[in-house]
Amino acid sequence: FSSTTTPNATGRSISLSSPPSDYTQKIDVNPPKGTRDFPPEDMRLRNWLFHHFRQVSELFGFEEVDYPVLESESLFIRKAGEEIRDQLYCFEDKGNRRVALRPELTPSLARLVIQKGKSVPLPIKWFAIGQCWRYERMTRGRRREHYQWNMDIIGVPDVTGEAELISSIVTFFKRIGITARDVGFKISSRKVLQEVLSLYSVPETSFAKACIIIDKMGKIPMEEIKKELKLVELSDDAIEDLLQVLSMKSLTELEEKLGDAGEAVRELKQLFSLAEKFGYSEWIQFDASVVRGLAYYTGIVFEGFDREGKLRAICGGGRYDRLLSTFGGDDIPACGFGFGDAVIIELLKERQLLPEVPVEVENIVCSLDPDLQGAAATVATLLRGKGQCVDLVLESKPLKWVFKRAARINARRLILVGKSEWERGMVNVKILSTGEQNQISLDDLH
Ligand SMILES: CC(=O)Nc1cnc2ccccc2c1
Repeated sequence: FSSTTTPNATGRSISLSSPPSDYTQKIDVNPPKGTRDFPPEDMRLRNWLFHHFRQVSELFGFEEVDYPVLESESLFIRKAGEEIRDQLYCFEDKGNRRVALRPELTPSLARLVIQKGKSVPLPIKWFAIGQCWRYERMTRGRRREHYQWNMDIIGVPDVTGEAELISSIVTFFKRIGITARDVGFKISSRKVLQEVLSLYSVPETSFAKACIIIDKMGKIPMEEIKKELKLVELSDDAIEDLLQVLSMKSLTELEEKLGDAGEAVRELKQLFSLAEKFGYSEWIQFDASVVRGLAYYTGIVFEGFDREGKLRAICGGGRYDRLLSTFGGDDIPACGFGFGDAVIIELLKERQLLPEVPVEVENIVCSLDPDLQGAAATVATLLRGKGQCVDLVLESKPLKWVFKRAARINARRLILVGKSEWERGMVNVKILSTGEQNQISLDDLH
């Protein structure tokens, strides 16, 4: 088809041509509902965040792992009434298999640990940064995907595991300028709930369901909470006792209620003592109302919160000693946390701590003369061979255009290949910040 080109308002030449014959309809250029694109400026911020996730994980001696974003649906089918279950992004594939986009990473970790079996010595310390999915009615306009940083320790039964994990998150916060005045951790244990319910004859299966219901405290009315607890066979007395314990904010109070013989109080005391040794006591507080919304937690649970109380939980985690055995694996203790990529960015915005992550290219190389396009390529390759970043101008553009691009990409130097200099084996080098200009021989260019 014939085409003519005319510069339009943006100065960009467009081809005025009849659309190709297979032109059907203009596609929707937005990503699917609830998902995001990462154009360069957003991708730089994401890379900055993930760089800190990775640096802290390596500082703590954790190894990076990953799993397919697509898993068998059965990995996530739990009958405890979790929100993550209602919102499973699942479907039947063309092989009639029930599959799901992972809503979290921990089940995949459990699957891989079992798969590896005895070939991987304990303790396992793995971390992952993976995209997780949920399918919820867009009525709530919430995102359907986010990236989660996970760190997990498999094979350590003591609360030293949880203490180490909390230390890694504190380390992360400090690295990005968040202090104990901005953020804290609410810490409790599901063994508190277990020890209260053990005073009443409550079926074993009610425990996980009761945790999921209690996690909704503050999100739905108390009447609804009590009603749902009755539905999972908790007596009125058990419910009253439970709600009284859940309002406790001090270990002393809890000890008065449960005594100091139980695991719950002992483990929490040990964790607070370890926090002292790690140097993050000012970051943590006991809060019996924390249970977290995942069914598989069995012991210590914790969540990072913003002290201004404006944002949802920043991160959360805990001990899940039964998950591997429920998947048919050995009875191996485990603990871990998940840290989403959304709330932390909101927090950094709130605290004016968002980093400036500029695009940076050392050199922009160009020739104003079409015959020297090859020479410019030679110069670019020479510099790149020395580890220098080069934005090579790929068409002969007016100098004004080159300066504009150089400014946009923050180039430090403009290398201009001119005819007369090139014949003498020289190029023009301009330091863009100072305007200083020199002719340099190729051999001296570095
Ligand atoms: C604040 C936010 O984006 N939350 C979020 C977004 N997407 C998810 C996807 C799966 C599971 C949890 C998710 C949580």
